[in-house]
Amino acid sequence: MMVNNVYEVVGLTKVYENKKVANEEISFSVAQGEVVGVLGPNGAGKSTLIKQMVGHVSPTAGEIRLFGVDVVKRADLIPQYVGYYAQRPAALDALTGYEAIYCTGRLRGMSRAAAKRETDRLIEQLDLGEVRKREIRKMSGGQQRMVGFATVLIGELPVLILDEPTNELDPERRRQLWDLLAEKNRREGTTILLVTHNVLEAEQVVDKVAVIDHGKLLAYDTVRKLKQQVDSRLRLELTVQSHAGDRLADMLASYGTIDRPAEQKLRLFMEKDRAGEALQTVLSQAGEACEEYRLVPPSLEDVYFTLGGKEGSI
Ligand SMILES: Nc1ncnc2c1ncn2[C@@H]1O[C@H](COP(=O)(O)OP(=O)(O)OP(=O)(O)O)[C@@H](O)[C@H]1O
Repeated sequence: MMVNNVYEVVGLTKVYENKKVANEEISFSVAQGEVVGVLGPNGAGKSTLIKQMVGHVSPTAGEIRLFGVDVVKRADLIPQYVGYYAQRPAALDALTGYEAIYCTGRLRGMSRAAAKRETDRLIEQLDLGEVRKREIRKMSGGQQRMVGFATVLIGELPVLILDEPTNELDPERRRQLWDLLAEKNRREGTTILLVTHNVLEAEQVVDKVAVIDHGKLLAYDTVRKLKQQVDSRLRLELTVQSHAGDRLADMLASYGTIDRPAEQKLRLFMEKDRAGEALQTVLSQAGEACEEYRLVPPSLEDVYFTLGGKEGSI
């Protein structure tokens, strides 16, 4: 085994009791100090994967090694090394913001003084002064999630695993969270694995990306390498009047792949040499139905669409 691998996942398969195959033969490893983003559509099997990696769900088949230790057999060892931020954070409802963070630090073996110092620092850094003395059950969803995030950060664990940490957060809070994760990785060499739907934001922070769909790992590579796959492409983004969405989608379908993220949004993903023609079509035929348009270079999000559309291609 390579000594610098934090996690090694081999042939991981999870079939739930209802026969749902949520993960199928997933294999990958995460090296020390890497930040890995897990991307995929709803129901792809992302949470199932990380719940097995933190010992909350037991695999049907396959192996998971953490620092070389088989944690399928020794799931009890995982919390010593891994801070886990669940989609629905554990209920510490009756504790105040301060108590939740401080107590987690103490549980992770910090001295009273160190836990206090670190709790104060996190409250300051995450702007949680307002909820320091408020019980968690009386906080807003976003505040609860930020306190949950602080409980994951305290104690300097070598590995963090986060399931959609930016859910429910406003743009400023999301920025704060991404910055903090990047800083933690840089300063402490923390290894981070996170599930996210905010592909564009994640792109700034993650080194590698695992793309999952229908329980399978479609791609696992660096952001740079994955983006090379869409280098020859461009994306045309349109804001359209709702009633015209279908008509415009039909009109543009022959130029490339259409995605309709919202009723008024259309995205056309195409080869660069088709872009001029596609734009011309919009300008000459869409009229007032197209309120806004822009051409943008491909991002990680486009990689994800391309791969998602071609299951089993990798
Ligand atoms: N406890 C369970 N019992 C049966 N099926 C389950 C269970 N948990 C999840 N599933 C199913 O397994 C599949 C994968 O679910 P999972 O939560 O891992 O997806 P996900 O990629 O995290 O989705 P999302 O982005 O919506 O959170 C889904 O079809 C889901 O309905």
